[in-house]
Amino acid sequence: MFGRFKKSKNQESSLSQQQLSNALAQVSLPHWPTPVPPEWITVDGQHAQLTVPFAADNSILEPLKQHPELGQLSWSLQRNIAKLPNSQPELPLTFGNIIVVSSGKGGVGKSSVSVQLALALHQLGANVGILDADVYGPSLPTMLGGQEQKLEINAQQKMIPHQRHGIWVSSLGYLTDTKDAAIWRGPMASAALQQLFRDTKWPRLDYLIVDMPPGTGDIQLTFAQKLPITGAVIVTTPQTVALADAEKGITMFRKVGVPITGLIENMSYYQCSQCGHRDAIFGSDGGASVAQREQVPLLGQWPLDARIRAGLDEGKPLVAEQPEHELSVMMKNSAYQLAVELYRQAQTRQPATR
Ligand SMILES: Nc1ncnc2c1ncn2[C@@H]1O[C@H](COP(=O)(O)OP(=O)(O)OP(=O)(O)O)[C@@H](O)[C@H]1O
Repeated sequence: MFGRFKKSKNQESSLSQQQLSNALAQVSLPHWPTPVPPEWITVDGQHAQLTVPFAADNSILEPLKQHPELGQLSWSLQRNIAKLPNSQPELPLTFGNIIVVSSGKGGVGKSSVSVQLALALHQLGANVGILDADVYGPSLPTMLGGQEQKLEINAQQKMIPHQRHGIWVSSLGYLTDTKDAAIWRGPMASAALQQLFRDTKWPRLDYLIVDMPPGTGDIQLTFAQKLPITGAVIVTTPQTVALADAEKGITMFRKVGVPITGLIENMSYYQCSQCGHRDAIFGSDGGASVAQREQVPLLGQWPLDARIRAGLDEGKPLVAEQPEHELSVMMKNSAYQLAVELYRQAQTRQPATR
């Protein structure tokens, strides 16, 4: 049965409910493992609507439009992004689904991936915030721009996040000089992080991306234990030295009951922006093999590409400036897979609420 099947007064649907039902059973959406759940479909005369509980763009409608019978209907997309259970059942998900982005090793591109995933989720129709928890070197103000603008504090002593390229951003880098933040250690850094998390006045969000400090030490552990986290994304390069640390990160999150939503292999290969030639300078498929060994979904293999770096250095990330660029489309595909996996994994744990 469909969620809603209405015969509009003026327009008869060309398909019967049975025909629609049979046709839907033959179609699968990208990265969604089973046929389209009927409750996601509403049919009104010749118009059909797909409502998904995760971030997605219109490209998700293609399999429905390509189907010989379903393609006779005119399709539109609606998102009703689900608020999913988290690692701390006693703490409410006040700020939306929280996705921590972590790397066992520094310099593998964790902040770059966090920024581009956040922007890509926004382009997939979600309301997104990003928290720079990298107290050792907050880089979000550089990557998203607006360093010169300090965060405002309201009468309730809450920080008002900046809005950059359509997403909400809070970072210590907007409060202090980056060099001051770098001397914070241990409990002081942990406390500062938790305060930044709690005392930012986030608007209603679908996803809050948290760019974690690199490593798997006490600060990361405390943070992972204290936050209501929906899922973790592990970032690694294919290099052997990074892989061992990526596995340590997976183990740390599993120990504290945080589900691993997926892994992104960054700097998978060098891609020349002039001739397109590819070179696997850090080795091939190391991240992919960790993902397979640990049974974690591989959400993408992103190239080392000067166009990615240049945009981040100027505070104008490629995915925001050129959303149709092939690299941006690749990053949006990873963000879509992330949103789907987050929802799918939560369904297998306990039912979602909206
Ligand atoms: N895929 C990529 N292509 C080109 N440059 C990249 C890519 N990923 C990251 N970089 C660049 O590499 C540098 C380090 O990236 P980033 O700051 O994201 O790493 P990090 O893992 O967050 O580092 P840290 O451990 O210091 O927090 C940045 O200058 C960034 O622009």
